[in-house]
Amino acid sequence: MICPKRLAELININLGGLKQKEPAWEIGVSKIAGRGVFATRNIKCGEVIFKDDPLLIGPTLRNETPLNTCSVCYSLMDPKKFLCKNGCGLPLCENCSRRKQHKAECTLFKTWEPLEPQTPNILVIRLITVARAMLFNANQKALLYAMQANIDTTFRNEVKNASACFKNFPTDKKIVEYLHRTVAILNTNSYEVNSSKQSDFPLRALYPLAGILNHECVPNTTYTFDEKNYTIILKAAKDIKEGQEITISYTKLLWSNLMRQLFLKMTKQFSCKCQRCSDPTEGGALLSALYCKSDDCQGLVVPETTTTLQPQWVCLECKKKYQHGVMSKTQDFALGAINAKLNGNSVKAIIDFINEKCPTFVPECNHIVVEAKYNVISRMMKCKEDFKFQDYEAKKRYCEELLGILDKLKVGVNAMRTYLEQEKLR
Ligand SMILES: C[S@@+](CC[C@H](N)C(=O)[O-])C[C@H]1O[C@@H](n2cnc3c(N)ncnc32)[C@H](O)[C@@H]1O
Repeated sequence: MICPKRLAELININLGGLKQKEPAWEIGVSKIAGRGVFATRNIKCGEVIFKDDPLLIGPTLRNETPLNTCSVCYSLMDPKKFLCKNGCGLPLCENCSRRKQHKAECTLFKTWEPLEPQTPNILVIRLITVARAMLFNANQKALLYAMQANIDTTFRNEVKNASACFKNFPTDKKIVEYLHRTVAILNTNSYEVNSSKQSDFPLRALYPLAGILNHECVPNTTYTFDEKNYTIILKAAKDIKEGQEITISYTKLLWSNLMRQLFLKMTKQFSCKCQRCSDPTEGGALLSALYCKSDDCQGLVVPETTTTLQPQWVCLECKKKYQHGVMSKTQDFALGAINAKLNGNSVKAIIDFINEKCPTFVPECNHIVVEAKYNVISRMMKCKEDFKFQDYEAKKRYCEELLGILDKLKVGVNAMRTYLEQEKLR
């Protein structure tokens, strides 16, 4: 692994105009893992710590995302005719057809000879994010290689599967290895950002400096993205002392202990051992809690420990123990029932379900209910339903409940808190 000093030099080149005269951060060796970012002075809550531009950005493309999205500006296009006329197989809007970026990418893909350039192919279009690294200069390549690359059993599939869609895909070992490593680096470090032209079109973005931040389930920072050029803006969510490691959360803050552990293990290949993870009640937020199954007990059951992904559960009231399999069935039932309601129903119907039906099978502090409430808050802003006074009252109550959870978790002043405080008053 490249040392912190060399990594900082490469990052500074990439920062360009965003480089600060006296940065409040430096890169060092972390007690959490590998390298990390540290405060060079006391940082006040709310201060911008740094801004960072993506080294690499491009479509994530899951099965449900629309393929008729321009590969350069990510705007939605006519669903009938949207592929580049020059036969590279990439979706392209009229405006971007003259851009230098596309010309270079079009030439690259055409030398690889897509087998069916006039048929939209998710594997070909998804490959553009990785292929962009082929067009890097020497400093950019060195910076890319300085980033951590987690190796698992699947990271080679993306390039391998896409390569079968071209007649003349590179076979040179060095090039193929470079592409595979780029996928591993993206999997390890990238952030998900929504296209500013289409809110449900996710992009994967690799930020060299923000990519060095290690994870804590209660991080000391919060981040937002500048919609114009996808610059990430990192702010302190609490006061940070000189020398302290600066951290972010790789998971959603409202996920339960087990849910976060599962996600971190599967996507980032580590088990978190932070303070929140070792407290089964998560500061009293009880995001994992399910009802005790004993007839005469009204207690809540939580996983005893999350160092294992299949923990024993215990009732906080009667102390009865449960095998993980028993509680995970209850949890899966709640997840299935609530997700089914969230899909395709009106917001009003969801509010009724949360208020009346959910308490009969899952405690209101459980993270699935909490996330459903968050979903209602954000949907009410966007949809055109005719809401009544009691619907707005429910939304206000949900905002207050969620703010109470953020207090218990002691997450400080983050983007979610600011959003909920605004929505509470709307
Ligand atoms: C985005 S990188 C973070 C920067 C990395 N430490 C480096 O030296 O480049 C993510 C990787 O760092 C490690 N990591 C981050 N936070 C961690 C934590 N809380 N516990 C254990 N490993 C962690 C894991 O290997 C994870 O896959």
